[in-house]
Amino acid sequence: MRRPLWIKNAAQLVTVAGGKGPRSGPEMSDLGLIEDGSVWIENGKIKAVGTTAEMNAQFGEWEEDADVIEAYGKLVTPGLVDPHTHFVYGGSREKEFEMRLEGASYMDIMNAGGGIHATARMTRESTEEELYGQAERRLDSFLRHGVTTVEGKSGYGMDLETELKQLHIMKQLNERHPVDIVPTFMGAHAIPPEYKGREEEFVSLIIDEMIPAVTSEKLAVFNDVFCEIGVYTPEQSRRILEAGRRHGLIPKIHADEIEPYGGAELAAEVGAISAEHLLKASDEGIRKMAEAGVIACLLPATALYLREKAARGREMIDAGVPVTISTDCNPGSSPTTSMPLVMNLACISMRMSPAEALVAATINAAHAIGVQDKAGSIEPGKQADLVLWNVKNYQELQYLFGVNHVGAVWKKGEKVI
Ligand SMILES: N=CN[C@@H](CCC(=O)O)C(=O)O
Ligand SMILES: [Zn+2]
Repeated sequence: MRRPLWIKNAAQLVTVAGGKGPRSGPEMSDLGLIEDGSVWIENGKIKAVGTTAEMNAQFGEWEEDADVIEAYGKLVTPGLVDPHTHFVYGGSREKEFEMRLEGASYMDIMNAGGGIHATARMTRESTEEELYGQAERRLDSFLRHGVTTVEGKSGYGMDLETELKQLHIMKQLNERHPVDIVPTFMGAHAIPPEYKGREEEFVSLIIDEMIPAVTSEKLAVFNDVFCEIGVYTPEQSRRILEAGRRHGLIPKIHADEIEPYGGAELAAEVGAISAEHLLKASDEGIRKMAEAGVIACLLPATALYLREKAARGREMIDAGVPVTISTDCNPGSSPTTSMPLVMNLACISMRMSPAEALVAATINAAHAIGVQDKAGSIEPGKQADLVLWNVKNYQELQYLFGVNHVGAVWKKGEKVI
């Protein structure tokens, strides 16, 4: 049996405890904050949470048997959850960054064979070992930024072999790396050039071959589609998501990122767990998402990187939509692994409060990828995924931006940073 771990005397302990579903409205400001907080951990799981005085009374006599961490003057939170990433890919696209600064648009570059197509070529050409090594380094970086669980999408293959290659790498890394990985199949990330003019054939290939192959090996939990003008229409997206659903995959949608296209509305209609991006979501789409309880997964680093106006996070929260936030880690529109930066940007560019940003990056993110029973909050019975930050309160974490404040990270009770 492992020695218990006792983290005590934290200036602030953000538990985000309580509640059932993803948080919306005023609940998004409820941090379950404990001043002078303390957590007792046994066998990788949280056993008890309270003030240090309460925990001294309960566990004081076993202090010598435990590994004790004094967190005086520091903030402790749940491990962050990143609910939207494309972290398994080959190559990089720094030249496109320069082209965009010179005026080229994201879609122009993609339509000219760059963008997602360029990464798909580099991913197809990479060996499994090369992809594994690069993805592992990105996971290490997530961990250094306080992220203990990530969602990861395929979609840089768009042929069965490479889609499976990406998903197999996520499976292996999930078994070997401390960060937990929740896999999403995203064969519908773009229309591959070899199917130009034969888009319907590619949709049929996804539905008839790729989805059955991916699900027969149980390689994915979610199914995602890039529903965008010039990529997948809402009608094609619906068919792909419904086919996935028949095979047990839960729908997600890249919706209304570049143009308003009814993606938010579609997410509500197909009962997607979340809709992603939403920079151009309509009022009607936001209202429908609130009604259907679809989680808005907002990506303010992507908006910044593409020099676009961020999604209407403030309005969405006020309209009752549960909101989560993510890095969108990918080689084109957001090559970052920093969830702390994303929390900062959620405050600055979407007028979310420091508390809302933390709820969005923890329990709501956990709900968006179906891991709410084991991650996203500090509650008895959950995995001991915790971050100690070198700041004195949660406001300071969002206020001192662009700096990595991570002091230590525990995954399932093991100190990993
Ligand atoms: N917009 C679509 N997909 C990714 C970007 C992929 C890429 O540019 O490589 C996103 O979520 O931002
Ligand atoms: Zn994405």
